[in-house]
Amino acid sequence: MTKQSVVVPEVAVPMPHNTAPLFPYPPPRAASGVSVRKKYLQAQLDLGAGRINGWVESMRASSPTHAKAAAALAAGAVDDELAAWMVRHPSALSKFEQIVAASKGKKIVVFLDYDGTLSPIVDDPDAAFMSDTMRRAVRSVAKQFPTAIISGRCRDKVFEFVKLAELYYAGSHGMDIKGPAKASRHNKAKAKGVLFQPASEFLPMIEQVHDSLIEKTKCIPGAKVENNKFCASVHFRCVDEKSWSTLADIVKGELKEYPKLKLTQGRMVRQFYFSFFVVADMCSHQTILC
Ligand SMILES: O=P(O)(O)OC[C@H]1O[C@H](O[C@H]2O[C@H](CO)[C@@H](O)[C@H](O)[C@H]2O)[C@H](O)[C@@H](O)[C@@H]1O
Repeated sequence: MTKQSVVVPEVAVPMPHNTAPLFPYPPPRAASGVSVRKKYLQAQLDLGAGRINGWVESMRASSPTHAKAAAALAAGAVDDELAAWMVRHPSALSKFEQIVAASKGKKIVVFLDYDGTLSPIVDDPDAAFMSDTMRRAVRSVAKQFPTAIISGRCRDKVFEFVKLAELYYAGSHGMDIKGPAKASRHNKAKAKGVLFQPASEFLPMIEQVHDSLIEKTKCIPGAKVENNKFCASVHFRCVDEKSWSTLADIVKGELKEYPKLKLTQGRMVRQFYFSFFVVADMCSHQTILC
């Protein structure tokens, strides 16, 4: 372990093509034949000037507004990396019988992502509403299995969207976890809404970062800073590509001021954000500096 903040790659999960979407967003595909992941990994090792270029390159490669990506989307092109990913992660629907057979005698727990999975991706993060059809689907899943939603968003916000008290919610990239507020057959004894917030001591620091980022990004049209309670996210979906390096500079500067914080970058076609957060040791509640 080194005492340095790093950019942690988000596990970006492109939706397989062969599932019937419950919302009208095209399944994300990698931007071109170039491996976005390789470029991204190259970009994360330090925070020097070259790295800013790496970040911007990664932002650009993941953008559907980028000409190449738009062309790839229009042509339905799938690059090698995505094709390989899809072989490793086939649609659960196409493997349903195998899943049923493999789950015999085992306890199943369902973990769901929110943005881009239960809700459509939209420009305004506050307007990523979930459909009633999707809510009904999640409710029926939760009747059968303990079900959790894991998100980079603030937990309260996810609950506001989902409104199902029988679920587990993990917000702020797992820094804020709450058990179901409503009893169900999976959690009769523990329906007290058990709370797990290992990074509480860092709330004032995250608040400061959030406020400072709002101030510093004011000059960049389209930039949006979201308060996700135990993390702060900078959205660049609506920022003109010409301003991305300025924005990446701001993010880099902020990270230098707060070395205890980690940075993750939402990648692939559907995600456009940087998130500042604390990584906590789940056992000792101490901060880990990787
Ligand atoms: O872990 P998730 O539940 O997938 O959350 C990841 C981020 O999702 C949200 O941002 C993404 O969706 C927005 C609404 O569709 C979109 O405008 C943005 O460009 C996407 O990156 C959320 O706002 C972030 O805080 C989450 O970290």
